Formats: sequence, structure tokens, C-alpha cells
Amino acid sequence: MMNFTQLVLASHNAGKLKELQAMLGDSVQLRSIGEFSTVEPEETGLSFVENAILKARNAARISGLPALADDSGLAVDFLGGAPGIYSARYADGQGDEANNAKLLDALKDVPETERGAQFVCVLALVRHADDPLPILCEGLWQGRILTQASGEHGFGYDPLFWVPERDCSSAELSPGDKNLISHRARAMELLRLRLGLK
Ligand SMILES: O=P(O)(O)OP(=O)(O)OP(=O)(O)OC[C@H]1O[C@@H](n2cnc3c(O)ncnc32)[C@H](O)[C@@H]1O
Ligand SMILES: [Mg+2]
Repeated sequence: MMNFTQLVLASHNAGKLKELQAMLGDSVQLRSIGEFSTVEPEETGLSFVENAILKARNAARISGLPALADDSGLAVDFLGGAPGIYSARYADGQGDEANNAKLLDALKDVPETERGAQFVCVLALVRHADDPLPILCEGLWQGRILTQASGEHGFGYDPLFWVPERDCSSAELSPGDKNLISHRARAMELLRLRLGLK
């Protein structure tokens, strides 16, 4: 078992920080990499795993603290898994709203039965920048892409992601409810087990 009271979160995404800190509770203090640097590393990996490790190593190097990274995204069946690892940059870096508009357009006229999608989350934890044995945990969340945005909570593609078990979009879930069932919650559950956290 490893003991961490402080971790740096290798993410510039405020939505992730909020969700992950809420899931971890008081046992671990997550510090944002934004406290140490405003420069975002280039995500050059070809997989969620590679990008998560790359971000974690970079944050550990900059902060001198053990680092947790989250690489996540939305894989849409009809698009062969796109935008996938490119989810944040789907509309060439123009942000969440542009990403959502581009996705709706790509699925224009696609019937409900072919609009299946998964949110994917990989968490990587490194004890230090050159850690030869990163801890990796993944979580998937199955849903469908709606034909229009709905809901105000969350971030990213949440307004377009229909959650079958709750019959609403993931942006219509309260933050607490999303944190019980999301891809990130599933990955975090595995990480807690690995770390021996209650
Ligand atoms: O790399 P960092 O700094 O952590 O922040 P980022 O936003 O660039 O994060 P990613 O590279 O992992 O890209 C993930 C994208 O996938 C989407 N995404 C991931 N998890 C999501 C969630 O829980 N709800 C909605 N969209 C999500 C969202 O658009 C994110 O920007
Ligand atoms: Mg990113």
C-alpha cells in the first residue's frame, strides 16, 4: 500500500479537478499543476494510457510531487471511436461548445440505434517523474449521443451524452450523481482499491 497525503493533479481542466477531489474526499489533497506551471504538455501518445503517463510524468517533474493524471475522452461508435484521444481538440482547440457542435453535425441524420458511445477515463499515478511502475486504472461509461444539448452541469460533452441508467444527459445529473457512475468514478474506484484508500 502506498500512502499519499498530497498529489499533484496533472490537469488544466477545472472540471476534472473538481470531480476527482470530490471522489477522493479529505484523505488526499489534490493540488493543481496550474499552481506550478501554465504550460500544457503536448499529448503526443496514441492511446489514453500513453497520454496519461506522459502528463503524470511531466507534472511530477515540474512539481516534485507524486502525480495523478487523467486522460479521458468520448469514443463514438458511428465515428469508429473518434474523437477518442483527440476529444479535447476535436474542433481544433476552439473549446467545448465547438466540439459539441461538430459532434452533432457529424451525427446529423444518424438514427438513435447507431448513436452509441463510451466515455473513457485512464488514471495514471506516478510516485516520481521516472517511476518505472505507474499505476494505471481505467473506467468506461456506455451511453448514446443525443440530437441536442441538454443540462447545465459537468463539462465537455456532458450535455450530449445520454445516460441509459438514468434516462437523462450526464449534464442533467447532479455532480454527486455523476461522480457515482461516470467513467472517472469507475477508474477512481479501482485506484482507491490499489492505494488501499477507504
Ligand atoms: O489534459 P488535461 O489538462 O487533463 O485536460 P483536457 O481537458 O485536455 O483533458 P483530455 O486531454 O483528457 O481530454 C479529455 C476531453 O474529453 C472530454 N471529457 C472527458 N471526460 C469528460 C466528462 O466527464 N464529461 C464530459 N466530457 C468529458 C472533454 O471534452 C475533455 O476535454
Ligand atoms: Mg488534454
